[in-house]
Amino acid sequence: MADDYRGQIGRLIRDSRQHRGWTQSQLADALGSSQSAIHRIEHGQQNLSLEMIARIGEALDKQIVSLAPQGPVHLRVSGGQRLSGEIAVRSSKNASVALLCASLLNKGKTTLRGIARIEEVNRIIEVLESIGIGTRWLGEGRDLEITPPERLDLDSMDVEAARRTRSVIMFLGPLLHREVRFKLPYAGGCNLGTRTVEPHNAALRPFGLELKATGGYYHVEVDRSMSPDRPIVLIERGDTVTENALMAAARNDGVTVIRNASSNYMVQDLCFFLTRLGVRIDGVGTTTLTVHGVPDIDVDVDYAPSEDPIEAMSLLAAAIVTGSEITIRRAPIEFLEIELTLLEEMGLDYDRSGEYVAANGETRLVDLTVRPSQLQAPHDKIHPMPFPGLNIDNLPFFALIAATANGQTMIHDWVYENRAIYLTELTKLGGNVTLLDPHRVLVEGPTRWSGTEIICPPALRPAVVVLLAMMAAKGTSVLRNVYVINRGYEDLAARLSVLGARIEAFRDI
Ligand SMILES: CC(=O)N[C@H]1[C@@H](OP(=O)(O)OP(=O)(O)OC[C@H]2O[C@@H](n3ccc(=O)[nH]c3=O)[C@H](O)[C@@H]2O)O[C@H](CO)[C@@H](O)[C@@H]1O
Ligand SMILES: C=C(OP(=O)(O)O)C(=O)O
Repeated sequence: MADDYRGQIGRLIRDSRQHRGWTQSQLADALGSSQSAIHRIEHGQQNLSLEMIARIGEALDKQIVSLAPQGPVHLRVSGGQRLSGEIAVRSSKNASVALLCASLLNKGKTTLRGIARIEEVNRIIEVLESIGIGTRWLGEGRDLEITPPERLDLDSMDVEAARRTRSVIMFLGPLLHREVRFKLPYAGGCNLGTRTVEPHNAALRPFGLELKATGGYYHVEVDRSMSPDRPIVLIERGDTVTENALMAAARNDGVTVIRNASSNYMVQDLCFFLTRLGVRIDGVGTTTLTVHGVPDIDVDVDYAPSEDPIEAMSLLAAAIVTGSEITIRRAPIEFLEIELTLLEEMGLDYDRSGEYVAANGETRLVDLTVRPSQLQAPHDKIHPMPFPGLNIDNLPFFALIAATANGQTMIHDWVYENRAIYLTELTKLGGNVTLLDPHRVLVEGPTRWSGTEIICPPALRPAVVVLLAMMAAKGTSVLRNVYVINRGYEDLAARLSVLGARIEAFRDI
């Protein structure tokens, strides 16, 4: 825990220093200290006295620790800056949370390398710790070690943390092997309209799981005598439901076939991880997964999830909307091919490097250099499909990109009842976005963006879209309450600032 606080304060100091445009040596000079001490402080490797924190705050002209630390964080954006330089994509929220849940399958120690330092991960860690699982950040705070106890204490679950994520639903698959009766709080996450738990219920029923949702909890009972006697056919090709079925199958004594499985990036990462746990899976990357379960898993495992295609797409959109040339390193190309093909058709000028392999030894990465381009609206509407279609979480970025292009683009989110509506927030910044119905928006470009103040929409990707438009908008904008962005992106504002964006985080005092 102390490691975590030191790491958080270190990152705050680093962000404030970078925002001031200082090097570590300049800050060291101002404090009469050394560059190596600042390096240690910023990496959470140094105990700091309150006096020292106050002195650093004075030197950087920035309040590092506020008396109201629980208050919401806001961003102030001075728009119209061109970006330049290189940025590396970090690991994904969606694989990170799946792997954290999958660690529940393992009696041994699980080490997850380079896991995303984001709020969604923090919530799941809080839940894991509350039920007795040991977690510890290693080294520079990028790797997480997870040590399970002999018995879980599910009655002590941190309900508040659990309710803030949707990912906790992925406890179902692993827990059905450990408990015969338990309850989980209703899952939260982005406010995107109804997202039912029924596909999970149906996929896990053949493993003996019966789920009833009442009084704010999913009440679960497990009949251990049951196991699937024919292939599990998913009605929807959902990501988390596929992951739940995979995790249930991983410790099922026998072979389980899952049909209509998602083959999306987070599912593939989970498959690679389960393989390291000794579970053979045939068909990874396809819609039929054959899982050779192992009833008892006790392995000290080390795994590094791959880079986030949605973050890569967000950075592409950042470059496009600000008319910049940047290089996006470590982009998982398999999960961006449709998006890039569409962008090429719209006129994007970009280069891609040769392929290399991610730390998981499997995912193919490239570096993408994006150059300022005058885009044209695509001929047809843009709509998502399960992988290998255009990723639903990338769709909002196409609304922003369409707003920079000449002509009209229809964006059709047929999946979520309540996500397209948030794209109309772009009108406050000068965008021409018309909501045709809850699923379709018509975007007319190009746009002359102008800055304003907006409260973050309660949905991660639309919130980032608004932030990126603010970066393109002349003048100063304020984006209020950015928890939703921090739920899925690591240090996004600070990392964009390194590329030349002017974004400052602040809190109400
Ligand atoms: C933690 C995590 O990994 N979250 C991702 C996961 O959420 P998750 O797996 O929870 O997605 P949901 O189960 O909510 O599915 C999203 C929506 O798609 C609908 N649906 C899904 C598949 C299908 O073939 N037909 C269909 O209609 C569902 O009814 C639901 O309304 O997948 C979503 C869709 O890719 C992504 O937006 C989320 O970022
Ligand atoms: C919808 C998303 O996430 P979640 O499933 O965590 O709500 C997202 O990542 O955009």
